[in-house]
Amino acid sequence: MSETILDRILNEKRKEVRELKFLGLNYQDSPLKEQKKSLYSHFKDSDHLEIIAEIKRASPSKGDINIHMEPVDQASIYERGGAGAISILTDTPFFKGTMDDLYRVSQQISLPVLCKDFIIDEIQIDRAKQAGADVILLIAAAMDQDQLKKLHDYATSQNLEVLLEVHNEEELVRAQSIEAKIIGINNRNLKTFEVDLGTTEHLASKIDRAKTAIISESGMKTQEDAERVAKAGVDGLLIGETLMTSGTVAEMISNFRVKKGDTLKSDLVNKGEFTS
Ligand SMILES: O=C(O)c1ccccc1NCC(=O)[C@H](O)[C@H](O)COP(=O)(O)O
Repeated sequence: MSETILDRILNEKRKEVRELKFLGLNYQDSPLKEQKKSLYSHFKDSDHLEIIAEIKRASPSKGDINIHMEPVDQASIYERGGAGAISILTDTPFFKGTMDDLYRVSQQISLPVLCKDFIIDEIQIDRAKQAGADVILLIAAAMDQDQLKKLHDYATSQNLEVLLEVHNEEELVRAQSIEAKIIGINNRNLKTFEVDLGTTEHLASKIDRAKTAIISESGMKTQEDAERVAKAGVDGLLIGETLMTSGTVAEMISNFRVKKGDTLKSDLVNKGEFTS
């Protein structure tokens, strides 16, 4: 089988982890760091889709996206524009991000901050926490089930929330078996880079919405996209490229913050427009 982009990224991460264990961690825990509102509660309590707005300089699928942006400025624009959380891609070789981006943003922004990296070892969780993360990403496809559970439990024991990312039914079952509270459904196929919002529609229907916050990740371009996944029952969207290349971020965020599916449905019922 040929090597996928995820395989290539994970090979780099194994080297990074070895180096990190050799060199040790850089950041001191900030004693003044205030407890932020939990992403889970904020996204579940809202009657609109909430937005995780991403700082994304570049990506394997698109190359350079916006490499000259200043992360703290961009995160402030997101915060003022109504985002519910900030995601920072901290991987350097493939996304041109840094842990320092995360550290600086977390010092200045009061929204929960997600460390979006390819985490395979506890030391990366310690580093993310020290740099100011409130939430970490774990990707089911990046590891076996024992390791996924171990890292999930370790992160939650450190008072971090976990966004557990899945791409298919088999990964979703794994996420459910460790009782992940926040499940990210990635619409991007990491082998072909193709984006299909049908992935969210298919997998969201298999998740218990009462106890899970569901995030649809990747490929959001228009309000129609948001409405489509809202109908599938999601609580939030993770959006990178579209916001990184927009000159009207606040307007875009407001357009994406459509009503959640159940509210949309009751509006239509009230207007006598809901069928089936
Ligand atoms: O974005 C990529 O090309 C990519 C390739 C391989 C692994 C992960 C990748 N992206 C990480 C993400 O999950 C996205 O940055 C995030 O969902 C936002 O996506 P988008 O709104 O399409 O920029």
